[in-house]
Amino acid sequence: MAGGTVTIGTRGSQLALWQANWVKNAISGHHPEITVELAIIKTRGDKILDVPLAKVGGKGLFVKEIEEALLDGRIDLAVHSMKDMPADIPHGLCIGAIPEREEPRDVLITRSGRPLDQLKKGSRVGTSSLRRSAQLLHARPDLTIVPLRGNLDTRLKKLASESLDAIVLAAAGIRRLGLADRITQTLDESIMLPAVGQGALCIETREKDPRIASVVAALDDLPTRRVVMGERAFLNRLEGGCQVPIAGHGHIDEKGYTLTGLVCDVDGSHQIKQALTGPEAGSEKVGLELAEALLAEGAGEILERLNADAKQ
Ligand SMILES: NCc1[nH]cc(CCC(=O)O)c1CC(=O)O
Repeated sequence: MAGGTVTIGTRGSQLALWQANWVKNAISGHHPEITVELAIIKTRGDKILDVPLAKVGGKGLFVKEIEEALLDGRIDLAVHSMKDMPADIPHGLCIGAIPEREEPRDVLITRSGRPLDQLKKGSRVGTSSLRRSAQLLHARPDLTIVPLRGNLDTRLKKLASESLDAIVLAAAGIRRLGLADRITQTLDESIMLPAVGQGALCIETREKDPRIASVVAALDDLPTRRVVMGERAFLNRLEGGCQVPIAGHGHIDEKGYTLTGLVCDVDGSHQIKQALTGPEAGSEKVGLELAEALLAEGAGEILERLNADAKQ
């Protein structure tokens, strides 16, 4: 590999910069002759901070401006949280690499130090994620859900300043920023099924850029790619356009690829959840079939109801 410069596009949040620097160091480790630079790009999701994301609507709130820079050639690759990636990638771009995944589960951080099942009746739990609030309410209908946005630091501060009893965050972000000591409880996926792609990174590249394709190839982790692409195939089949409480989490073991998927009413009253196993090389087919199975169980009606409410 000849030298030259590779420019990584990233958001400017602490977590985004951590992730972009991780990719930068990984590339430098494999290709010491390359100069790697970061270019910080502000996205719409960074500018609209006071509105719940479900209300802002629109897909790719945290990725669109970065994808434009990639298409324009202002950057050579982009690093995103896989969870923030819409199901469809713009024409001309592709997922160049998916590095090994961090812990995919969600964590609970409580002020009292009590775990979820010991929180006092009516406790105030901060989250703006419909997926998290729906599953919290399914387990504990007595809880009060309080909207909570902003980057990780802001959310941790709001635990005290907004007199919340608990907040729910992705383990991956907390761990990457060295804040794992704040975690009260890692939520088992039987209670809180993670978001599709949670904990994984997405290295997005131009489709016709063999130089960059070979630079990022060494960062790709095949088991993670299979697991995550299965989850995304599931989401892709279900997504009706707006933010909905959909969760999906896959893993590979000696039986092959098992994907668990869930669609839930926002108030947690009605939850459809199933798991499906297939060959690990066919994870996307498993994802598609699991989506069909949930639709056959009535997931389509839940999603339609949510879309109708969102339009009002
Ligand atoms: N929606 C913001 C976002 N995008 C990715 C992560 C966490 C890290 C990850 O899933 O890789 C977070 C923060 C959170 O949900 O707590």
